[in-house]
Amino acid sequence: MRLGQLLTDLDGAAAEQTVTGFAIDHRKIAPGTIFGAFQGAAFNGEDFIDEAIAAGAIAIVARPEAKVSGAVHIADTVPRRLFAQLAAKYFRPFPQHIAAVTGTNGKTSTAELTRQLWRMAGHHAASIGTLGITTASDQAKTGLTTPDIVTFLSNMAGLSREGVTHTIFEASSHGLSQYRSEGVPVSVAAFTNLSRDHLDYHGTMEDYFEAKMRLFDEVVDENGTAVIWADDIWSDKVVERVKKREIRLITVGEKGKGIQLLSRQPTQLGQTLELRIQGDVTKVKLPLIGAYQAANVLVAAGVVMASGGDVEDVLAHMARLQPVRGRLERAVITKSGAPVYVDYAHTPDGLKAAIAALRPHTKGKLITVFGAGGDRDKGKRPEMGAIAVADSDITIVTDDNPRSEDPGLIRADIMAGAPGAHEIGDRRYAIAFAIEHAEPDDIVLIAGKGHEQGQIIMGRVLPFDDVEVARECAA
Ligand SMILES: CC(=O)N[C@H]1[C@@H](OP(=O)(O)OP(=O)(O)OC[C@H]2O[C@@H](n3ccc(=O)[nH]c3=O)[C@H](O)[C@@H]2O)O[C@H](CO)[C@@H](O)[C@@H]1O[C@H](C)C(=O)N[C@@H](C)C(=O)N[C@H](CCC(=O)O)C(=O)O
Ligand SMILES: Nc1ncnc2c1ncn2[C@@H]1O[C@H](COP(=O)(O)OP(=O)(O)OP(=O)(O)O)[C@@H](O)[C@H]1O
Ligand SMILES: N[C@H](CCC[C@H](N)C(=O)O)C(=O)O
Ligand SMILES: [Mg+2]
Repeated sequence: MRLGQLLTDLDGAAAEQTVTGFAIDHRKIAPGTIFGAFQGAAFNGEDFIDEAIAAGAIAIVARPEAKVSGAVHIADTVPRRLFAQLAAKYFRPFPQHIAAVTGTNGKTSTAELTRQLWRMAGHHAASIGTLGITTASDQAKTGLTTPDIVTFLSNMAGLSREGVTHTIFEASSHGLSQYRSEGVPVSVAAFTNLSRDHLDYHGTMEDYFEAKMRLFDEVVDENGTAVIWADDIWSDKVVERVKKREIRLITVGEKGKGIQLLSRQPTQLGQTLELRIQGDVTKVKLPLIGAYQAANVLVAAGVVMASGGDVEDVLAHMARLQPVRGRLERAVITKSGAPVYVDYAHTPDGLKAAIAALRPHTKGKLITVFGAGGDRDKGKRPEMGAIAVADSDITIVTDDNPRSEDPGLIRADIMAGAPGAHEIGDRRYAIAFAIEHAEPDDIVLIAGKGHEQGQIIMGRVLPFDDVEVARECAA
């Protein structure tokens, strides 16, 4: 592709240059690259413009006030957005059906469940999110929930080349505010819920909400559909925004009009849902436990229906859904007979939901092991502590990715809200303690890390897998 094809007002020799790629990191530039120089949280990308040009960048997307000499300056007051739009012209084609899901909790689950439902309907489907890029046969890690824009677009195009027609991606609030997932046509946008998280980055709940709303205000197509979980305290506000844009709306949940949840009956290994869809009442046997998993399944079902899925098929396929890695995953049963569950709850609301999911299945005591991540919202720590001691019978506070912080201080922040909790910093010992103390009718919940494979301490990642450790401790 020539630069002149991307920038139609360009002429002369500059327009004839061949574009060989896009980069937002100056260390990834090869001759012919277009460099996006953005002001970030840790660096100012504009400081690397000269080095980028020396390495062969032919054009720089940056603010109008940035200094660019020796390459074309593509100036815009929102350079991240323009960069995404240009890169999208270079990387296309994209899968025909693209959906996005946002919310504090449930994005990964909803994305994965949607992918499974699409696949059961015979589509070549993929998901992009915290678990990486997942197709029926492959999984590749990206490191972030919403990858950077170049990774995002190049992978979307790669999936399309592989024959993938249906893709759903997780739109994190960071990703939305940094325009990391722009440029592809999004025909369905879903909302799960909103509760406290990431206030270190967004400041207030209102700002956090606004960041998420970009998905509905700007990202989803004008003729697209919004699928909204109706039972969250923020749901009505989301619906209001959607109505302002006059896009199609499907609400799901107890207050849902597209899929109405009439009742939910926990069974030993799952739950029975009574649903009203298009006037008809049906019962579905879901092989997953917990109200929160039912919620995510209904949002996923809404997404599939919005992308043309047949209602009867969707209902039949729900009964065949597989568990999502690290979300209420049963890791092992202790020698005394107590099941041990691993869950990714890392917010107050998530922890509440995970404990609530297990409570109906617990005849004896519910034993919760959890921590909170370093370099993340500190205010959520005592809130999580308070929920754990209020809703479980034994609480053990441990470490979860302290990152650059002192792990003892993070635990102290949690303990401040968790009177009576045990404090065991070493996560393996904490899990061993819980398993040792579990009696036959008890349930152990290990929360916070889910599918994660490591413990991040001072920039180092030490191998750690909750499921594996639980199995070792129970052996
Ligand atoms: C706060 C945050 O979101 N940071 C992410 C963001 O950084 P940023 O845009 O602020 O960039 P920066 O590091 O300050 O650098 C500015 C610019 O200079 C460039 N640069 C920088 C250094 C250099 O030597 N050369 C160079 O060109 C950078 O590529 C960047 O374009 O963009 C970077 C490139 O895409 C990400 O690596 C980085 O993720 C950091 C590591 C991170 O921890 N992010 C977490 C908080 C995150 O994004 N989490 C969300 C939410 C998860 C959830 O749903 O709960 C996620 O989507 O994963
Ligand atoms: N619908 C929901 N309502 C409340 N809590 C939920 C819901 N879905 C998931 N959770 C809780 O949040 C945890 C994380 O779920 P999931 O990975 O699906 O969310 P996510 O939004 O992708 O998280 P992240 O922001 O880290 O990517 C689950 O393990 C569970 O404890
Ligand atoms: N997407 C979330 C994941 C948190 C997982 C938890 N194990 C932690 O490290 O805090 C975040 O980056 O804040
Ligand atoms: Mg996720």
